[in-house]
Amino acid sequence: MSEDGNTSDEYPHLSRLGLVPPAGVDVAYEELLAEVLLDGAVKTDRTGTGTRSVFARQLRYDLTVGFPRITTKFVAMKAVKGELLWFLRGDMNARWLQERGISIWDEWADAEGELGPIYGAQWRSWPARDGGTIDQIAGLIDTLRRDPDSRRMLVSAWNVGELDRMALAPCHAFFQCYVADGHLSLQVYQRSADLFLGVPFNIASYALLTHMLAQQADLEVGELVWTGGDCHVYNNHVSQVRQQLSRVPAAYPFPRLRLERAESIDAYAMEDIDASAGYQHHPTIKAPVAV
Ligand SMILES: Nc1nc(=O)c2c([nH]1)NC[C@@H]1CN(c3ccc(C(=O)N[C@@H](CCC(=O)O)C(=O)O)cc3)CN21
Ligand SMILES: O=c1ccn([C@H]2C[C@H](O)[C@@H](COP(=O)(O)O)O2)c(=O)[nH]1
Repeated sequence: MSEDGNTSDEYPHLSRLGLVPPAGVDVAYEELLAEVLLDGAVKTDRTGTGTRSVFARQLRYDLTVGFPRITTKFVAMKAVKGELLWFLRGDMNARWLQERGISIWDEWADAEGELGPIYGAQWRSWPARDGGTIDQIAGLIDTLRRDPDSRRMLVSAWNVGELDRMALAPCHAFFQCYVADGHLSLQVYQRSADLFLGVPFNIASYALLTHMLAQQADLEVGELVWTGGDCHVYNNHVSQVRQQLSRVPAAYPFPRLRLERAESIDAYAMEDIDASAGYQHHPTIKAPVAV
């Protein structure tokens, strides 16, 4: 038992590495990194890089405690905010991101910046049979307001008929909302999870989305549940992961989120979002992205 009350059986893989985890924003994520390094199956992958991988794991974050921005490396919140606002715009072109100095989608865009009908397109304008389009986000907010007990509050980016036109098949394929006692929880299913580069982004992004949806529907936030399918560490990220695990997240508390209320889900701007309060973090760790 550590001073913080974590027992070694709660985090068995970190314990095998001789690491006694303090409670906080990083520990569950680090346990998953440790598990993949120690016990992950060796697998080839589409990019030719090679990975170690485990299947079907879950991370849970109580959003009432604070904002889940990983502290054992710097998480670039500007890119997280920009990407989420870009999805919410229904945008399919990387230009809007590039104009804001965000380059995380550049490798997948063509010469004109086009990415095909990825997340934004499916969230805001899923093609309907009658030739029209369906705005899943507007529909979700409407249901959150009118019928929060609904068990049908899902948003899917996994449009099977359009996968071949997307620059990359959706990784966070769909999410579900759940309201109880006035608190909004969200579970996202991520079929493929680049644990070192993608997942800290994805967790922060869906935490932010939960806050926005709650604000728009006059709810409090509840829990973020992240469910991963193929959870992998790329072979060329192993030394970075070892470095990250060697960093003690000390007694870092959860950072906090400031989110200025916007008139609608379409009206949020970069300046309305700030997750820097209480964000004590270790330095950036660079890693190549597998394309
Ligand atoms: N292999 C792979 N992993 C991913 O996480 C990923 C993809 N591909 N393809 C589509 C998007 C793009 N995403 C990315 C791409 C790059 C970074 C990245 O390089 N992050 C750096 C710094 C970024 C910055 O400062 O703007 C990091 O240190 O987190 C993160 C997420 C997430 N997705
Ligand atoms: O938001 C994202 C987007 C992508 N990823 C990762 C997961 C995989 O490493 C690649 C996608 O490759 P596939 O062969 O299509 O699975 O991108 C992520 O972690 N998060």
